[in-house]
Amino acid sequence: MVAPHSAPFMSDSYELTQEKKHLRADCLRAMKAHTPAQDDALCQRLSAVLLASHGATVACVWPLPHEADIRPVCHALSNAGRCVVLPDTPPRGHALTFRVWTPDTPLLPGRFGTFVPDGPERKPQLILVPLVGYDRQGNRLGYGGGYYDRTLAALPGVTAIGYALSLQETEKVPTGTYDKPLSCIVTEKETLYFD
Ligand SMILES: Nc1nc2c(c(=O)[nH]1)N(C=O)[C@@H](CNc1ccc(C(=O)N[C@@H](CCC(=O)O)C(=O)O)cc1)CN2
Ligand SMILES: Nc1ncnc2c1ncn2[C@@H]1O[C@H](COP(=O)(O)OP(=O)(O)OP(=O)(O)O)[C@@H](O)[C@H]1O
Repeated sequence: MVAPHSAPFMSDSYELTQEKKHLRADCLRAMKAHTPAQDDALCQRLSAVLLASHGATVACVWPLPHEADIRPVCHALSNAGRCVVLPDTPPRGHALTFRVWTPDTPLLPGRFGTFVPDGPERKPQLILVPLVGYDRQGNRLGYGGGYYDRTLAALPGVTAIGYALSLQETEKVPTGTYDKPLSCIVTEKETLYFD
């Protein structure tokens, strides 16, 4: 029987989608167990890595429930004079856009419980990529929207740095045509480089 999938050449197969879905559920369950001390350690390491990286405009992340709270990283970058932008989530199937955030910018509710700064749109040179799961080969798993996959594909030359708590590490993230490995993943314990 043909897998119940409408566009086999445009997206992951039914089997791969199911595999990712199960792994995503496991990683999201594991994610809930993190502590403020782990978040603090992650923020310190992440701030140091980003401040040592080139890119005047940096795409940061405002946390969703149960994710590591990296808001201190947004403040550290802003205090260091970088332009901080946060994602604005469009309808499914499109790339993210980014809006300028400062500590004084009001945040408006966006899709999927996200918050979007009420600031002008700007393209980042450095993108922080939130991970639901990752493996030690640099493969990543997100919430399943394909948003960061599409965004990185639309911004060739951009530097992408993934981050997660070490409890989100998994043996192997299954990948499809559109999944590109990251060149760097930061956790509260280590910074992994893949090229
Ligand atoms: N903090 C944060 N902001 C982000 C992302 C992210 O992963 N983390 N995104 C990364 O792409 C984009 C938003 N994408 C998302 C796509 C889908 C769902 C989603 O389906 N959420 C489920 C709950 C999932 C669960 O907890 O089981 C829902 O709303 O029902 C959430 C975010 C941009 N902003
Ligand atoms: N550049 C792209 N063009 C077309 N389809 C894509 C692209 N990137 C990803 N997709 C498709 O989007 C769907 C969701 O992808 P996936 O499950 O890998 O999302 P994710 O990486 O978990 O989410 P996110 O990127 O938002 O963190 C898959 O069917 C995938 O094949």
